[in-house]
This record gives sequence, C-alpha cells and structure tokens, in this order.
Amino acid sequence: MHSKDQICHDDYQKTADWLLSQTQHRPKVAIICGSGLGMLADALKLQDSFHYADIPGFPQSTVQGHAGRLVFGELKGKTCVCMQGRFHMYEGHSLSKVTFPVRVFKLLGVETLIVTNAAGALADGYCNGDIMIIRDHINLPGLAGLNPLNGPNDDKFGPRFPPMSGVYDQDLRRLAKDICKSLDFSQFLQEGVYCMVGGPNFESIAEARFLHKLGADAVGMSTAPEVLVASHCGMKVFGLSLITNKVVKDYEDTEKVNHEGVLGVSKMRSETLQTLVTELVSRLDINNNTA
Ligand SMILES: O=P(O)(O)O[C@H]1O[C@H](CO)[C@@H](O)[C@H]1O
Ligand SMILES: Nc1nc2[nH]cnc2c(=O)[nH]1
Repeated sequence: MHSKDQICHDDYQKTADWLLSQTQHRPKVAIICGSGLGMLADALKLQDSFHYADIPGFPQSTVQGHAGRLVFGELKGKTCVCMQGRFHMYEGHSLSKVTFPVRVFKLLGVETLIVTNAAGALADGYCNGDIMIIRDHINLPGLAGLNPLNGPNDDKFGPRFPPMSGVYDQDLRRLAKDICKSLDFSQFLQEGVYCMVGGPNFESIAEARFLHKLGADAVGMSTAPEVLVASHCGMKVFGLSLITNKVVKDYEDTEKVNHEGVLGVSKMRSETLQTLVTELVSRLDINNNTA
C-alpha cells in the first residue's frame, strides 16, 4: 500500500490470490447487493463465504442492511461472487477503497458485474417497489472531481481516459426486459437514469428538483464508482435500482424518507429481485471453470 488513498496492483493481486487459495470457485459474474438486498446471495448453491474482516485488504461495511460478507457459489450452474454489503463514500472510505472489490473481481476472472441499489424516485411515474433497469448514470461526485480513477492510471486495468457512453450493456438490458415480460414483472419495471450523490443526507426539495431537471429518474449514494471502475477494466455492466421511496419535490409534501423505510421496501421486493437476477445470470453466455 502506498498512501492511505493509493492502492497498487500488488494490493489487489494479494487479495485476489488469497481468495483463490480459499475457494475452488472461479466466478465470471460478480453481484453487488444494495441496501437490504443481501438475500440475493442466498440463492447461491455450494457457498463459500468470507467475512470482509477476514479478507486481507478488504474494507469493512458499516451500514445497516449491508452484512459484510463475500459469498462465492453457483447460480443456476453459473459461478458467481456476491458482495453482501457494499462500501459508500459517506462511510469515510476513499473511492479507491469503495471500488477495491471490483478490481479484485477482475483479477479473479470476473467478466460481468451486476450492481443493485436502493434508490429514491425522482421520475413522476415511479412507485415504491418499482424495479428500474439502469440505462445510464449521472455521477455527480465524479463530475465534481471525486473519481476512483484519480491518480496515476494503472494501464494493466485500463486506459487513462475511458469512455462512459453505453456503459450499461444494451444486450443485458434487453435480456432483462424480456425476462421481466416472461415473468410478468413488466407492471413494476422501469428503465431510467440513476444519479449518484455523496450522501449521507437525503435530498432537500430544491436538490431533488435540480436532479430531476438534470434528467435523473432515481437517486442514491452508490453504484457510479463501482460501475466506472468495472467499465474501465473491460467488464460488462448491468444495473438495477429498487425504488424504495419517493423523493419529495413539492414544498406542500411533508413526507420524510428514512433508512428503515428504505430497508422495508427492499425486503418486500428482494425475492422478486432475486428471481430476476437469477434468471438473468442463468441466461448469460458464459462458460464455467473451476480451480
Ligand atoms: O446504494 P445502496 O447501497 O443500495 O444504499 C442506498 O440506501 C442508503 C440510504 O437508505 C444509501 O446508502 C443509498 O445509497
Ligand atoms: N440519495 C438518496 N439515496 C437513497 N437511497 C434510497 N433512497 C434514497 C433517496 O431518496 N435519496
């Protein structure tokens, strides 16, 4: 490790080598579970799981609803690794720490990243419990210069100036929509733009109006950094936001959002999300391999 914020290739490699020595699983797919969505990992068969505290170099989860476990296993015969708990900037982690697992996954051989999150609805037609396929994102901290790719570029992972257009894979989005149709999920399916803010506070009414005007359909405090780093190192990315609350945009509206409410809606829809993610993974065009 160089400085507090700078992580070098060897650091990622050490963690990857440790994990490879502890499990026979060789995942091609990684899944990051959003707030209250950790039970996505429960569907994995033949599990090997590790507490973040026991994994060399791994940050620790501090947020309620993020268990802090890395779970390897098979989903419908496809080998996956699943983060039950992600890291957020507002916990005090640097963005290189927030995205540390993504580069470790790359070194494990992961080719596709599936990110999930809990998010507030800015779009007028959205309801609590809707599932939004992420078409694109607005990385507000990134636009302001808070970017996990800041610092010397590691060419072994990817180029200095990565494009961010088309980062949410179109084929995977299409596949997810087909799956939702066949599972009769279309009535609560949306597709839209996720905006990342720094948090940990929820939005003021003026901020909510501003983000809506910017073109954001949903807002949360995660996802963009992980997606950025995954795309930088050549992974395919697919993202889902679970709409857990309406973001208040009207000064007459006295409703107040809280994390407990967010977790409640996540719990209500987690089985549906699990079904969708499982079906998507089962239909990915990948071949398994083991150690
Ligand atoms: O993005 P995830 O981790 O799902 O969590 C979302 O839910 C929390 C707020 O309730 C914030 O951390 C927000 O980002
Ligand atoms: N920033 C933000 N994050 C969330 N996570 C879940 N709901 C919300 C929300 O309304 N705003």
